[in-house]
Amino acid sequence: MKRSRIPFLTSQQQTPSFSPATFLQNMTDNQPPASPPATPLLYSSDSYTISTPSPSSSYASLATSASTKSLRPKLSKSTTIASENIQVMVRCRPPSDMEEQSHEQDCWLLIPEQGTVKLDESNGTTFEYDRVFKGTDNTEIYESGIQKLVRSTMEGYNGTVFAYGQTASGKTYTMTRTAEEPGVIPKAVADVFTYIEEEAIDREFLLQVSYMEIYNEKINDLLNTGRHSTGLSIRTTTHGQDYVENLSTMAVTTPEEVMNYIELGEGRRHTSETDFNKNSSRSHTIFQLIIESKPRMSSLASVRTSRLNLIDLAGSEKVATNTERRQEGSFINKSLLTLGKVITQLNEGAKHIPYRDSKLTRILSASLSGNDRVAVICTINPAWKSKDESTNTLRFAQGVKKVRINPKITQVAQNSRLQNYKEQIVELEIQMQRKTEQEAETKER
Ligand SMILES: Nc1ncnc2c1ncn2[C@@H]1O[C@H](COP(=O)(O)OP(=O)(O)OP(=O)(O)O)[C@@H](O)[C@H]1O
Repeated sequence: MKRSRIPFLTSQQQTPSFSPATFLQNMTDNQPPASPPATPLLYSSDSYTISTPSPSSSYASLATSASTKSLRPKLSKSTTIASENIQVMVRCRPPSDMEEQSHEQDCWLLIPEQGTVKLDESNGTTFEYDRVFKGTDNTEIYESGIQKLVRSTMEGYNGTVFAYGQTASGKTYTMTRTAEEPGVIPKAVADVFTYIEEEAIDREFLLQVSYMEIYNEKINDLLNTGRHSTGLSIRTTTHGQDYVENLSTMAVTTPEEVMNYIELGEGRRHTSETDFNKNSSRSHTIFQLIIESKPRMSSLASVRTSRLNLIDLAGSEKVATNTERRQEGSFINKSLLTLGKVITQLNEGAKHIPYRDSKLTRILSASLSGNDRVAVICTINPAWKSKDESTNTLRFAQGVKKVRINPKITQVAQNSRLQNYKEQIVELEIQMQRKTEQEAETKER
């Protein structure tokens, strides 16, 4: 078995060459991604040795084993803070070349200072949100609307960010990487590592990622192409928490590694040219960062565990001409309709919320009904011809804004992944020590 020493993620030791500016710059320079590591790593504190799995172990099976139910943390106690609203932002993208050529006036009047959007004509309804944005700048959106949420996930709160809007309104542009303008996901990844390096002086971290899509109402693992990578099921733990069975989770130690996994997943996501968008997302994707941390100096202290969900929804759309696109569109529209119903019923205080009516709402149920901090970016098109769809998006955004949530920090007493990994590492160290002693004895004889 091959061994190397790799530090556990702490502020002093983590990736010495990491700089968020260079990391994002490298992405914008369009560098080809390095391949993801052949095997996920178990990493450790200074006193432990890291072990890479044996060459015969397959990437897929290791990935799957990391997500087995036995490694699920036992919840022990949680700290609640006052309830708050979901943060809602609206973004209107600039007109496309085609829209420019048709010399249409912009349909919407956005006033960022007031957080309002209204039809650019007299007597239109005025919609009000936490923030509204125009233009191409993803940094502004990240820094003013998302960064605080991302940083609070490093402190133990669960966080969810999702982009919602009709097809070709700019959800993927806002959430994922583009060569010119890195979106919320790469910015969040860079920020997580900056936080560990600069602010989490007394804590050590274990980070893992998963990436899935919901395509035609089936859940596919985007980081694993093995036998259990498509048509995954949602199960419920004895604590009543839903989880995706057999979804792989990968341990990560650098932002580049995370981005390599994202790149891998994006390559596997279903996208196609449609009547409305040259590169339309045909599935909802959920990228998850699982964060465990504990005070550096104490092995007995409670472990904090939290997750950050970054979600790029597929866009609602009118009926497409191509049969396959039409079928995909009907699955997309149905799940978005269910999401709308869930939001309405949460606001009405309904006893039964129809989370189980779609995979998307079932996966989002923990975020919407529970203890996550949630931010939603609703994207609209500027054109008059999209006025009705944009109005629907603005109404959805108003509904979401009313939903109350109660963010909590969850502490895990024992049996966390972090603890399990450390125990495995100690066990391997002992075995290694014995083997070395035996070999030395044999040589002496
Ligand atoms: N804020 C923006 N600034 C400049 N261009 C943008 C912006 N938002 C979107 N675009 C461009 O508009 C087009 C559609 O955007 P994008 O693919 O992100 O939409 P989408 O909502 O994710 O669509 P779908 O639901 O079909 O996947 C792309 O060419 C994208 O580059």
